[in-house]
Amino acid sequence: MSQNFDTLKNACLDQWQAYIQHPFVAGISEATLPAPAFRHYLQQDYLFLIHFARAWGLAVYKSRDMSELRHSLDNLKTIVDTEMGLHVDYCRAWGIDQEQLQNLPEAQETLAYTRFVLDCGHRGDFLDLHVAMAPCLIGYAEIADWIGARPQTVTVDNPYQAWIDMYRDDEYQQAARLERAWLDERLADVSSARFEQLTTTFRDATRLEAAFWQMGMDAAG
Ligand SMILES: Cc1ncc(C[n+]2csc(CCO)c2C)c(N)n1
Repeated sequence: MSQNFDTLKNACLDQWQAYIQHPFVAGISEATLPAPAFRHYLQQDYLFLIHFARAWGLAVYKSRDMSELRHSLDNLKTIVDTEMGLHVDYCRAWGIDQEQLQNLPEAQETLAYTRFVLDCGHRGDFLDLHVAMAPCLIGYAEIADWIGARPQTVTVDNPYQAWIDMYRDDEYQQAARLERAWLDERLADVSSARFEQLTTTFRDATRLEAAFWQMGMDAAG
């Protein structure tokens, strides 16, 4: 049997849908998400991005050829040189200053998710690490598509418009498609025992993404 990204997703469709269509995401789409929930998410996402950059650093280390090395290094550099700065600017627009970001206590959900991804990479190989990162990389593209397709989505004066646009952006969607194509290629010839292992990793990372949204909701009280 030949597997691909969709097989992985279909093996944990309940968890995947709970992540993609989480009430936090619906709140962004419908412009009803309480601002404190989004602010808490943005703050913890600053810490998330730092550890996600480390995960790309680990991918650099786990690379087996120049193409894997180049891809991982490019992603590491993009987060460090570009995305962190954009995130800090974006936080400022929501009333969160840099000093606050630098003194944040790390929430359990952030700790659990980011260290889980790093552990998958330490214990396994380049593919294990990519499967652990896939809900982040591919999930946000699907979330943007879901928001874009919903009739309930508020497109006039939605305070979350810039966030939605960031993930609907062509460049981001193309990066997610490439990641998906890369996974399709790699998953095609793994054994069924190996595929079971990877499914567990993917399902757990997906559950941790949903818990990250829930953390934001809970912070709003
Ligand atoms: C909890 C959480 N999950 C996923 C993303 C999305 N994201 C983070 S880094 C990155 C690209 C990395 O190369 C993407 C798409 C996020 N911001 N926060």
